[in-house]
Amino acid sequence: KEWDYIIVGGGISGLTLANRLSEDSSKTVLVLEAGGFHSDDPQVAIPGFLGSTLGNTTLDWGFTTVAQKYSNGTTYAFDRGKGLGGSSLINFLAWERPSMAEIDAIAGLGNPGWEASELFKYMMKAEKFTYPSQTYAKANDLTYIASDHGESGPLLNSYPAFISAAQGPWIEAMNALGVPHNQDAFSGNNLGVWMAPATINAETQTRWDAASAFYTPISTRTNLVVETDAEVLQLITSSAGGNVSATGVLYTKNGTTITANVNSGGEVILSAGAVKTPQLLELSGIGDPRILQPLGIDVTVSLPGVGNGVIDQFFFAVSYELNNNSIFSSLRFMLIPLSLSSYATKTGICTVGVSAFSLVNLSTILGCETDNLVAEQALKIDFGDYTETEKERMNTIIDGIHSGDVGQVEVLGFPGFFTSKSEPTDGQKYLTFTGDLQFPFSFGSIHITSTNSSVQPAIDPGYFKEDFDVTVAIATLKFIRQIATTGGFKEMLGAELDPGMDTQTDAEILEYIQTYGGTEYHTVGSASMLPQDKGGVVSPQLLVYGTRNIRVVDMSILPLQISAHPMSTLYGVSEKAADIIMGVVTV
Ligand SMILES: Cc1cc2nc3c(=O)[nH]c(=O)nc-3n(C[C@H](O)[C@H](O)[C@H](O)COP(=O)(O)OP(=O)(O)OC[C@H]3O[C@@H](n4cnc5c(N)ncnc54)[C@H](O)[C@@H]3O)c2cc1C
Repeated sequence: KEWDYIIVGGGISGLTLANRLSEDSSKTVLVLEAGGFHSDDPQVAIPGFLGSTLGNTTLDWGFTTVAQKYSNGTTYAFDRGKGLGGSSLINFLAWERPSMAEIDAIAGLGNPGWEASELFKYMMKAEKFTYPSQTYAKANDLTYIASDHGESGPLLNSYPAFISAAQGPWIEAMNALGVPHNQDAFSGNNLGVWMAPATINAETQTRWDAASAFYTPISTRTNLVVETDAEVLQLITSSAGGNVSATGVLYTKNGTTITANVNSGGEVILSAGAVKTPQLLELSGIGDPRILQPLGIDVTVSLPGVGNGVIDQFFFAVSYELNNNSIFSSLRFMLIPLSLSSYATKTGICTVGVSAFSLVNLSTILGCETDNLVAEQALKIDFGDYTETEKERMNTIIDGIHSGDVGQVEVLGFPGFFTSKSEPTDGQKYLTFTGDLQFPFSFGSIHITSTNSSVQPAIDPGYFKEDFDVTVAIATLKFIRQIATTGGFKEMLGAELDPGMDTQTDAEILEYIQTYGGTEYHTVGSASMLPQDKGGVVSPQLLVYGTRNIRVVDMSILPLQISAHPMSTLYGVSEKAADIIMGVVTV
């Protein structure tokens, strides 16, 4: 059998595409997903279990970074979801949107047609927001502007049914520190503080991942076949007239190697995520000859951008004891003994989500005038080391910082114990704040080191390569300490457990951040949508340069970070990609 579309990877992008492309019953769609189908797994479905599946190898690829040269030589865990639903099976359910200016900046790098005004429509197409009752909204500071939320898409989101009293002082405390309340961070500018929804089905109080939203409801379509436990090894290509075409892919299932072919007008779409997509391109001979040739791989398309320009947001956490142990809070991920009974009634901490959000601009974090300090910091970057394209990307970030409108750092409040330097004490309740660098200047690469597809590529995000990121990270931890002593938190919080108040100097703070922090799981840029002469891998049509019918649709294509947990952006990108592929829109 030959297919119209073969989609590699059944995660957020792969399943969104599979759903939309198979709406046309004359087109045949095959999805190949390396992991299994986990529709009945309570550890996935119950929101309060968030985080508990990290490192569980049936759901998590369990990647690690290479030792990070500029971060104390630390090797970091680099969890990524495996299974139908991809990383939406193991993620933290946070539902957010970036500011429009950030999407426009991506369009401005040479990607016409990708402006925010269009992409926001696609984000809304993907989602259906469940409005809270007025009483619940009032009690928990939930504000929203209805017209900025989707009302009929497959991806359900709602405010968690359980919002801990530990998050109560959030908005007031952040206001006191100069972070304004954002009425609705989905409206095009996400700067400020607000209570956020999560990808939870309000009726069933279950995680609404990409499989529940985009696959289960249409799984009986006869023109759509989804193979699980089917790992793609490489693309099969042929060359004619200077252009390379994919004729199909090679995959393994149950120990057998199988070929799946596309028909003459068909396409192969890579949606394997920011780590595995560049790996598959390189294993198929598409990439930088300096990476491929030493491994004995014939170069099918010379494309030096593959695997380069990787940007990863870095996150760390600071935990506090709660003075009042009757406040609901989780002990790291041990929610089950605490509250499984509450799940039956769809109440209590099993239905928790991360709600207390804020995006803070650089001047607030640094506590000084933006322009002077940014200029000073930016000048410290030795641009001599960078290519023109890299400089352009960095200058785009600097422009955003100067505008004062960009959330350089995200700070979250999590009702539980979420640090790893110390062990939590039984019976003691905690509140954790996280600091997340949204626009790091450091970037790196993801490249294969072996022709064996089961050997993970070398993941090198280049954490803290630029001193600017060091400055911002240290300032963020100090800012978090201010939150903990502001407004209602002053009474509510007791001792700082991690890192603890004996961590005081900048060097000690940095040591803590680098030892116990890590990926925020939002890696971009490993197959960037950029002009080819700027290191791009895909065109605005998401076609891999030099090929006729190979596209990439996943997190790899974003050439810049966004100040948001990326799910909603990625659902929107995938919705738009489907329309581009079907010829409904042209870019
Ligand atoms: C722990 C964690 C927490 C996160 N928290 C949040 C959050 O709260 N909010 C938010 O918005 N975002 C969050 N994210 C990020 C978000 O989930 C991801 O950015 C998003 O899922 C990426 O989508 P994708 O389609 O690029 O890849 P994925 O959704 O990861 O899908 C890729 C799929 O491809 C499959 N695959 C890979 N290689 C092959 C192969 N060779 N053959 C066949 N299949 C293959 C994988 O198994 C996987 O299913 C989090 C991510 C993680 C890992």
